[in-house]
Amino acid sequence: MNNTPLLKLENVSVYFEKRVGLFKPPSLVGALVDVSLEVNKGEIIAVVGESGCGKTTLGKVITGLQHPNNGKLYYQGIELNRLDKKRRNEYRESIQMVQQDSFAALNPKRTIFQSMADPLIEKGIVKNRTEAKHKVMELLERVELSAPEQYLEKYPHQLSGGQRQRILLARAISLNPKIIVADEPVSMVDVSLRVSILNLMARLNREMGVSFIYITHDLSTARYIAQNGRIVVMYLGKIVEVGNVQEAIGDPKHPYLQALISAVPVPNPKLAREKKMLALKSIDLPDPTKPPKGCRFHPRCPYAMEKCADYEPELKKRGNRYVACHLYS
Ligand SMILES: Nc1ncnc2c1ncn2[C@@H]1O[C@H](COP(=O)(O)OP(=O)(O)OP(=O)(O)O)[C@@H](O)[C@H]1O
Repeated sequence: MNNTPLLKLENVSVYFEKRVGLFKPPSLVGALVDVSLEVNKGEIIAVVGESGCGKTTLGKVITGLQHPNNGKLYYQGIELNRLDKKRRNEYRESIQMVQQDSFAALNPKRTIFQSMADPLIEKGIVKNRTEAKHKVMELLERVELSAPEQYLEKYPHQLSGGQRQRILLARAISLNPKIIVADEPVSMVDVSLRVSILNLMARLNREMGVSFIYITHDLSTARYIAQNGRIVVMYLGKIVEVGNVQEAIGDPKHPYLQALISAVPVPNPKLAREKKMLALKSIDLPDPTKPPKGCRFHPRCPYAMEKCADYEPELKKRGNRYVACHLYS
């Protein structure tokens, strides 16, 4: 059996310049700092964390939209820089992105057929417009848009948010990808439709064997979609915990994950009263241009010890889990 991961990130860092004043030199923000991760065939990985922790940057590095400043990426075991032109194109096609804002992702002046047919013709998946029409209708049916012919001549503004998000998924699968990075794909969709879109992604994962990287700040949807998958918890540009999603949410190791779980509202008042809450020392994220020394989470962590302020904990294997916390060393 071939155990080579589809994609591997090795000690990847991405820094952005941030200007605070016109005459001051820019500061650096570590959007990703020394991040290593493997993405395997057919798995679902949920990437969670607060706003600004680096989730989108991670998604962009995976899709090749953001070049890292440091570190290496491997596609099917070969470092990206060493891929020949053919394999590099294959890599680009095999990783697709579905964005949060479906309106911005679709050209408002093009019909759904135009937006979907062009890449199919360009990549030689279909030979002509007649074949493209059949293929587009097949793809629309695959994302559960019944009576697909009625969507072909529509413009994005004539569709609902949920329908547009399905079109983005149809476009993403049209090139037979191996990985789809879905960045907050349901956060702008009506609450009542979110589950059906998550179910659709889970079905595409099962039927096509495509891996999903589901980026979200919402732990409940992360748990829902990645039921048998992994969770990657990020804090200020770093991965702090990785593990099976059910095990990690059921028994969170890193205090940051414990705090995220504490913050999820429980609708049942009795269960809400019984729920263990983890009070953070501060609710505010530190300035990302001046990350705290030692463990980046220590100023907010209720369990912080002396060494947490001095030494940065490494992400280490603890049983089935990877955790970056001195509590477990
Ligand atoms: N193009 C950019 N230029 C400068 N700084 C950036 C850029 N993109 C991201 N950043 C900064 O990098 C950090 C990580 O941003 P990123 O968008 O990856 O986080 P995120 O977890 O996806 O946040 P959100 O949930 O709000 O989308 C943030 O501090 C952000 O301000």
